[in-house]
Amino acid sequence: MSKNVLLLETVADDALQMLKEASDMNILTGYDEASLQSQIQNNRIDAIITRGKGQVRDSLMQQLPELKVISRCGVGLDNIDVSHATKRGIKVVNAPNSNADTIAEHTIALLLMLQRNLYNAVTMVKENRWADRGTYIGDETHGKTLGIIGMGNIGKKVAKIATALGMNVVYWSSNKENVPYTFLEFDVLLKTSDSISLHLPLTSKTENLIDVSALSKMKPTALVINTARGGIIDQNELFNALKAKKIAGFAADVLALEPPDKNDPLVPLENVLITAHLGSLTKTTYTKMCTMTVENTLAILRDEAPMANCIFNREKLGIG
Ligand SMILES: O=C(O)C(=O)COP(=O)(O)O
Repeated sequence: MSKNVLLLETVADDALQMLKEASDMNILTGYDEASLQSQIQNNRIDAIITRGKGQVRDSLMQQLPELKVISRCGVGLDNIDVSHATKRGIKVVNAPNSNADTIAEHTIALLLMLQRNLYNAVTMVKENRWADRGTYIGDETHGKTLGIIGMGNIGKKVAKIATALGMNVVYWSSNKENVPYTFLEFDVLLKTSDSISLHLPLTSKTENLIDVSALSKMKPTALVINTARGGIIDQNELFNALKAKKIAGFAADVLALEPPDKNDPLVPLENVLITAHLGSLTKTTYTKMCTMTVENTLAILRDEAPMANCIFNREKLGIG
């Protein structure tokens, strides 16, 4: 009997093609609430494939008694209730390490743009204001201290590039890692870093980790970079700190609310630079994240072996 795979969001063309070519699979799409409800009511669902927006909460899982696997084309699992999926014996699959290089590149690009004031400098030329070039002189990263919060796959890549730029890398992580960088206590890192870059998942432990107290410990010249998840920072307090110049600048690819409210006061600040959650959205990485995920989903549905480490809740499910 064919298996039904429900897509909550679009996936890369190559990944969709793989699904289309799988003669033992039916593709169903539930890109909006109405179509999702209709698919659920009319079909048995064996697998869900989503990216970062599709919410897979327990209320959805309880309507899908045959669901065997929830797959995330990407890494972050904050849109999936992993704990309830595990309780229900559902495998949660992601694409570990698939986007570390491209997100590390994006992080360093944001850091350089902010540090060198390039985002303002480029606009200045487009506005025919060459003569204003002294206004946006910025500073170099060489010789500065970069504090990395979260030394996982992405943190390690950022550290490597930053080292090549001549930065002094220090880090804080929930576990000390076997890396050639100095581990600092959280507060010490906040106090000593010239720029601080976040590389943590969003969980109940990391939500609002960068709160008013953390912000108050940073240098007035500090730059904060966030390519992880918006919810790790208390955005109101961040706005207050930036507006009052208690820290110098903020560059991010993520916000607590995406897209932001059109009146969000953070976005237009002069010392703020934001891209629209496209850190992993390069042609190569988008395709890799999606094809890897589809391949593993198909393997699981066919009772074949998926790639090692792709089942996030493997240990909790007791499957080694
Ligand atoms: O893999 C992740 O966690 C990402 O943030 C990638 O971006 P996405 O959420 O898929 O748009």
